[in-house]
Amino acid sequence: MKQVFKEVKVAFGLLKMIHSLDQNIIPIYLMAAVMKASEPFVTIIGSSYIIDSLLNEQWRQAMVQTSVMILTVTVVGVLSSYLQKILEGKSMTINRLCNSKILLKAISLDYATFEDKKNLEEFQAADYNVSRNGGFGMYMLSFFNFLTGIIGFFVSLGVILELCVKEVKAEGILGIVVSTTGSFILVGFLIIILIILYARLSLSMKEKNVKMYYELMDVNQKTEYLSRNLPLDMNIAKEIRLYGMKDMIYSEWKKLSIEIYAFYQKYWNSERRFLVFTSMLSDVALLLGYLFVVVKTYVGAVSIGFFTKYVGAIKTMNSSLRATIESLNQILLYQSYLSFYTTFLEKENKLDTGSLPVEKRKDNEYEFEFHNVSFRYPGSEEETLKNVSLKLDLKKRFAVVGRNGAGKTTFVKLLCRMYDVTEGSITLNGVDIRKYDYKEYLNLFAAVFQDFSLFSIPVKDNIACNGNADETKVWKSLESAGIKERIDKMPKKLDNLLYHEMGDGEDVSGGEAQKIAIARALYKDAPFVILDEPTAALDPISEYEIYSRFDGMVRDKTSIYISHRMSSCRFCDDILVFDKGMLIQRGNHDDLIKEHGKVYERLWHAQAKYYADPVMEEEYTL
Ligand SMILES: Nc1ncnc2c1ncn2[C@@H]1O[C@H](COP(=O)(O)OP(=O)(O)OP(=O)(O)O)[C@@H](O)[C@H]1O
Repeated sequence: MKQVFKEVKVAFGLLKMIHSLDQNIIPIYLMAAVMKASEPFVTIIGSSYIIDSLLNEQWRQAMVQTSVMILTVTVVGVLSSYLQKILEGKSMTINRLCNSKILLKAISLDYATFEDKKNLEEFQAADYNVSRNGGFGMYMLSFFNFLTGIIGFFVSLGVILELCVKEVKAEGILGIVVSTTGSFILVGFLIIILIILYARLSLSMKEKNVKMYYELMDVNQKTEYLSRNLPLDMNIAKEIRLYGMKDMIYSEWKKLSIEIYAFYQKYWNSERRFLVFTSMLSDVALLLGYLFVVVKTYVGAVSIGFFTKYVGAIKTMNSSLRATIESLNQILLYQSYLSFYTTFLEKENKLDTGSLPVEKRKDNEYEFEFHNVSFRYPGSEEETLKNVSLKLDLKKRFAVVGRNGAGKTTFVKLLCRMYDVTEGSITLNGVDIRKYDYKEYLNLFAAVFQDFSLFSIPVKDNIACNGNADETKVWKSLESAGIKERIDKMPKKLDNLLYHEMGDGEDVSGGEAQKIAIARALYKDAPFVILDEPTAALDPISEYEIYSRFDGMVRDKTSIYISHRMSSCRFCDDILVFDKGMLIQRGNHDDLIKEHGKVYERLWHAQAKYYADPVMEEEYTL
């Protein structure tokens, strides 16, 4: 019973959501169901009157009745088809709107959400069930079939009950069968048996369906990766060809597709058994029903014309009952699929909880401080940052250096609140950053990470990121990043698409892409700028040019540079040296280089041979 309440609650929730997206859809479904359900009764009832008129040789009356019946059938049929066509379009719109909700949710969730495989699976299941597994369209169709079935069932039941009360005197067992009480008991018994059998069969099919869906989820995900993601990703395409991975990928795909086929084979076999069994059941029920009408006609309780009406009603009642129960199970099935969707939409952001506005300061007086900060990545056992305490003084140029995996990127990700600290706190002007409004807080930073992304959208939107680019400012940013000429040569210049996913765009090299990403950071004009080794693909001269231009442009801001080229960081006022997640040294180049045997000196000397040429060294020193 608790489960029934739960399912009814879920159904109300889903219908409420559908209603909020389109106020007309549920009333139209109701009208369409009434139309569709009444279609067979027009013929059943109409024919019974026509047959009786013909038997009584009332030709004129038969003609009128036939014309009325045909007209009614036509009107009901046309209306029914018209409404169903409207619903097809509306269902597509509902699916589209629901899809857009998933997209919006997915791109506004916390940065780290999809690092957790469970969240990723939930997203994929939500997306799959709305966009490819029938979604709300199929859910509503099941409701439509349920309504049509239930209306059909009750109307035919009414007709059959009318037959039950048609009583004539008869002897013996026949007398009991045709009596009102006998008829009620017989019909009631038949209906209850049918409900139980149809429900049991249909429920077991639904359970099999759900089980198969869950079992297939993992296999489907892997197949999707192999057949959709792999061939389209240009980076992966390179490796596949260079390392001759075609056969390995194909054999993996084949293994998975055989697994999927075996699943379906099992499902189809049980579906076939289900269909054969329910058809047989349905035929037996019809036979018993027809026998009942034959007996009633035989004893003279009904006319020959009305024999057809009751036979039709029995047939409709049987099929309506079957359709009602099957569609009810379909509703439950789609409800369980759509629960992925509702669960995903209910996901909450853990980072977006603060409400304090970030003070907008023209003087860029924003001061950050780390207080005993430790951090562990979700699902990771080890701490990536350990007990880091430091103050980032106003408007200074910081460099963060250290070996691979030292925790440099993690440090800036915590600063930008891509993650929250595990222990300790970070403050901005003395206030814990978790208290600030998240969007306002993010506006303080313009960062270019090692793994930055550009999108297959026009150049200007890649720079402005808001669909409302200030073109003069875009050109200026491109110029400062040293990529203006390249964009100027593109056929549509700022309107030129990048890459090809969204149309016929232009490819750019790794270094050019980095310059565009840097232009984006400059365009944002945020008080705090971070370059996390975005220049790795640039040649040293270009890196030098960009760093010097960048530095010139951000002098009134606080800036953080991460680079493995030690010379690129030499110009910074303050150098933070990380090792194994700890801040182990801090100071300017001249002081740090004097700390003999320590990490900074070792890193510097490891690269010093590259700067042996005094001209180069001078050139690299800003
Ligand atoms: N999302 C993540 N989940 C779990 N561990 C991570 C994640 N990102 C980074 N790490 C681990 O945290 C450690 C520090 O990584 P981080 O990227 O901060 O180092 P880094 O100093 O920037 O290194 P590099 O110079 O190679 O870029 C590494 O051991 C890395 O494997």
